[in-house]
Parts: sequence; structure tokens; C-alpha cells
Amino acid sequence: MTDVPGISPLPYTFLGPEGTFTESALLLVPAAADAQRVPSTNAASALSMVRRGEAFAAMLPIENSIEGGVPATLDAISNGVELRILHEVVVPVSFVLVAKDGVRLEDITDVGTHPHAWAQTRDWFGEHLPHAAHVATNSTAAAAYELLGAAPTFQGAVCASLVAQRTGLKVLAAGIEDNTGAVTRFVLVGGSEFLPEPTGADKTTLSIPLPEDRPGALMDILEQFASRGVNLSRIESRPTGQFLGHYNFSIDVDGHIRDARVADAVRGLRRVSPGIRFLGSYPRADQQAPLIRPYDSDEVFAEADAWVQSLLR
Ligand SMILES: O=C(O)C(=O)Cc1ccccc1
Repeated sequence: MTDVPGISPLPYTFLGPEGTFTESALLLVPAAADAQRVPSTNAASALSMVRRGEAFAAMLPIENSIEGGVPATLDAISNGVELRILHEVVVPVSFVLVAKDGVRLEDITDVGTHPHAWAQTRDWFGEHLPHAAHVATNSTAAAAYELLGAAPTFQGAVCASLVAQRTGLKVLAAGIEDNTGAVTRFVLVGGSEFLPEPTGADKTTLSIPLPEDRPGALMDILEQFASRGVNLSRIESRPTGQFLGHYNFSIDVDGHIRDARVADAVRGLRRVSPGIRFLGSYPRADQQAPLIRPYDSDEVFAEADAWVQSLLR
């Protein structure tokens, strides 16, 4: 495994088209801001580009503080050829409602946007356009561009103000997010040959199939983290699609796979759920170092290992 190279000859891809919040997040990564960037239609096609070696890495939204995980991203990284999260970016987002010239607020019956943008503006629409129906699009910018197409299926779109500026669409309302403190987390996903170096403030993402349908199965998973003092910062279940009641747990924990306590938890998880996927260890956006109990430090793990080895000699 190698550290992430600074410069790549391959392009970066992102949930497009141009003007998505995901593109703005990608531009915050210095190496990507200087590289070629190619939009993808959805998470699955972005990751296919990486898997085929046509893109170095893909930037995708993974979670926000209002609606939780982004299912399309969680599913696309948990299935198929293994990939690694290399980097995360956390940004606040603000939305505008746009329409073509001449369309008034009261003319809007249907609104196109990404499901997470709709979830973050629900109260505003409840108050100002209570009868408006949501039409789901692959991204916010895709909705805005559809308004300019031949046969839009909605009259209004929720997107970034940047898209309104670029397209000339009229802003009918700005700052329509219900919660001004809401943030979205984006991840840069690359090939499984990369592993960013530990920084002391890292995150590890895992996808763990619930081993079998029996009492305590989830407890067995969680116990692996608890007993090594590994803190969870996100846990979500997604159906595997195989049969009803079969779930993958998508989990973020504090720490790097090179931290002894995280590696030991992952070893335990491999025994409990052999289908576990390691989806990467990467620096935390907020640079917050975790609290580690004295007996969960690398040194104490190493001492315990050495002691057992000495017993076997
Ligand atoms: O659709 C976009 O612009 C995206 O980048 C996805 C998204 C949607 C809503 C909030 C944050 C990101």
C-alpha cells in the first residue's frame, strides 16, 4: 500500500454536472484543483471510472447532518471492486430556488433537485409552496440544466447559487435551507492500492455484513469496537439486496488502521463477519484527535503482543 500521490496524470471525477456542491468540494482538494476534472452522472458511474483506471479518484457526497447517509454513494462504494476513501471534506451548503425567466413562484407545481437538497429545504417549501411535488434528480445542478432542456418535468430547481450565475436562471428565493448550520460530508474515493499515512486525527470506514440472523449479531460487531476503545462516528444499515432482512452496516470509526486498537478491532470483525470490507483510513476534516484510554495505546498493544510471544518462546 502506498501513500496518496500529490499529482496524478489521470483526471478526477465527481458527481456532476458542473456546478454541483460535489464539484465545489473537489476544488477544495489542492491536487484536484490543479488537475483535469471530469463530471459523472451518478455515484456508480464515477466509481466505474476509477475502477476502470480512467480516473484517479472520484469525489462523492456521503452524508449530511440533516438527512444522514447518501444511499447511492454508500451502496456504490460497498459493492464491486474494492476502493479506498483517501480524503474527506466537510462543507456547509446553501440552496437557491431557480426557474426560467417569466416563471413566478406561484407557477411552480413541481421542483427538481437531489433528494438530500429536498430534505434540507422541506420546511421552506412547506411554508412557501406547500403543494409543490419533488422530482428527484441525480444532482442539484442536473435539475437546473434540465430546466434549460427541451422538456423539463418541473418548473423550479433547487441548486447552488453558482449554477444560477452560470446558467442565467432566475433566482426566485435564496438561502432556502431549513437549517443554516447543516453540513455535508464528501469523500474522495481512489484505488485500493492507496493508504494515506496516519496523522493522529484519522477516520476509518468499514462495510460489515450482519453475519447471520441471530440474537446478538449486531452486538458481536459493536463489541469489537467497544472492547478496544474505538469510537464510532457514523453507523448506518443498508439492505444488501440479496434478501429481505439482510443488511450491511456502514461504519466510520475514529482512528487509522495503522493504530493498534483499530487493527485489532478489524481483526476481530474479520472473525465475526468474514465479508467485512475495509474502505480506507484517511485524515479527519476537523483534525480532532480521538481520546484513547491508556490501555488502548499502540505501546500497550505492542507490550501485550511481546509478552504473549515471550510465553510461546
Ligand atoms: O447535487 C449536488 O449538487 C451534490 O453535490 C449532492 C448534494 C446535494 C445536496 C446537498 C449536498 C450535496
